[in-house]
Amino acid sequence: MSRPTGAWRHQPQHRGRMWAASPFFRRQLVLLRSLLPQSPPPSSVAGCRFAHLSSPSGTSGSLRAARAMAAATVYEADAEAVVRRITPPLDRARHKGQAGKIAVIGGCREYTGAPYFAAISALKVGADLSHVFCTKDAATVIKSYSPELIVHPILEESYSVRDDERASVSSKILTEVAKWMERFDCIVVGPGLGRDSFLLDCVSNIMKHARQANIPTVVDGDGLFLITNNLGLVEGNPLAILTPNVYEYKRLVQKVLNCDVNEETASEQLMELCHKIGGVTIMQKGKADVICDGKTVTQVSTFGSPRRCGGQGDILSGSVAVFTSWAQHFILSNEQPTEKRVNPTTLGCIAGSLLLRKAASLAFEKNKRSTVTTDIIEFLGKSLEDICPAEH
Ligand SMILES: NC(=O)C1=CN([C@@H]2O[C@H](COP(=O)(O)OP(=O)(O)OC[C@H]3O[C@@H](n4cnc5c(N)ncnc54)[C@H](OP(=O)(O)O)[C@@H]3O)[C@@H](O)[C@H]2O)[C@@H](O)CC1
Ligand SMILES: Nc1ncnc2c1ncn2[C@@H]1O[C@H](COP(=O)(O)OP(=O)(O)OP(=O)(O)O)[C@@H](O)[C@H]1O
Ligand SMILES: [Mg+2]
Repeated sequence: MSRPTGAWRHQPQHRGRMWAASPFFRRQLVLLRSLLPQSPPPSSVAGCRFAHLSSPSGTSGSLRAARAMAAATVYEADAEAVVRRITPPLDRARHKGQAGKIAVIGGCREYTGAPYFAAISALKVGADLSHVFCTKDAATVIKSYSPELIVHPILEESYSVRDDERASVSSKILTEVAKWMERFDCIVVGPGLGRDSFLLDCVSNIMKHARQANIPTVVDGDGLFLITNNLGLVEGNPLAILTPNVYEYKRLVQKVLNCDVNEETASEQLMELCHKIGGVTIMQKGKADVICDGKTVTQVSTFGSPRRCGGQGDILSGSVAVFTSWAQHFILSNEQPTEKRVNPTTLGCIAGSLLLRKAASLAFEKNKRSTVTTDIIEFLGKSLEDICPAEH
């Protein structure tokens, strides 16, 4: 699915006719306009709040102030419209792989649940193939959770590699992953990866390779630990998506901005963080998921569930990977002028956030206090179906 093959084209054109007369079409226009960096903020956008951005260096006077105001406005995304717009049709002519091939780089001795949650969520949202690249210890366990996943037991931790073998093992690991890399539409780095230094060195090489191959990369969990200490891995990469939780965000802010998280100036700080790292998209997870691509700040605050069981961020990272690949494909297939293109990473984050929240809400309705991550995954399908039915 890496290149637009035309499969997406039929549906948007068909939908275009349908949508022209529908309220969805108008909502969509508002949404797309609101996401465009050059658009003035529409004063009537529901749910938006203003915040004042500390001025980016290099600009001056009223222009700087105007840009700052526009940039720091937080829009509530029309997330359902985004999901509808970027989700590809279930076209009978399409072949396996066209709805997305995702890979999760994660899974070690301690953590097997996180990479499983991310990879299976990618499938449940609608990707055709989902791979996991993990350590040998984790591989059998992850395979046993699900026969749907393609599991590569190729990563190594320090304890299993002699010092004099490190260089050769590291290059072998990169060669193994590189064989597959071009086929992936998006990768997720970090769920359950662990923090072993040798393993993280190998994953750094994988990330560099993915970047050279222009593969969108969602960085989560221990992947965020890795990049926080090695910002060059994502600096200036517009296809990198960082999905920090409260604690991961705090570490990122401390490292990059050299200060503490400030709730009073939250959106300005997020924008500044994006600018300092340069080009990346950040989704700050929490009560609302706040998404910034350095140009706009958008949030999804649809209520999900009051249960905070571990693993919900992993569902999110797998879902964002699929939606980002769909958004990228949708945008490329629709031949919008480059300057009008909405960032696919932003759309992917908005859609992933909404779907997780809807699924969490349905799972909580059914399971109440006993809701766990597996229950939420079960509702990903219904949540998407409610927004964007398979048959229409
Ligand atoms: N089933 C599995 O296999 C799962 C595996 N997972 C994997 O685990 C790995 C590590 O991920 P992580 O999130 O535990 O690590 P990190 O962010 O360093 O937290 C470390 C400490 O920070 C704190 N803390 C955390 N969040 C906070 C908050 N919101 N607000 C305030 N404090 C907060 C908290 O400290 P405590 O409260 O315990 O003192 C926590 O102990 C990673 O690979 C991930 O993918 C998970 O995906 C879950 C499912
Ligand atoms: N305070 C909150 N109120 C409502 N929803 C929340 C809240 N915090 C997180 N969420 C929801 O849970 C999702 C995952 O965020 P969370 O902070 O749990 O990630 P995480 O710590 O990385 O998860 P994981 O346990 O998978 O590592 C968010 O996208 C959001 O939908
Ligand atoms: Mg996490």
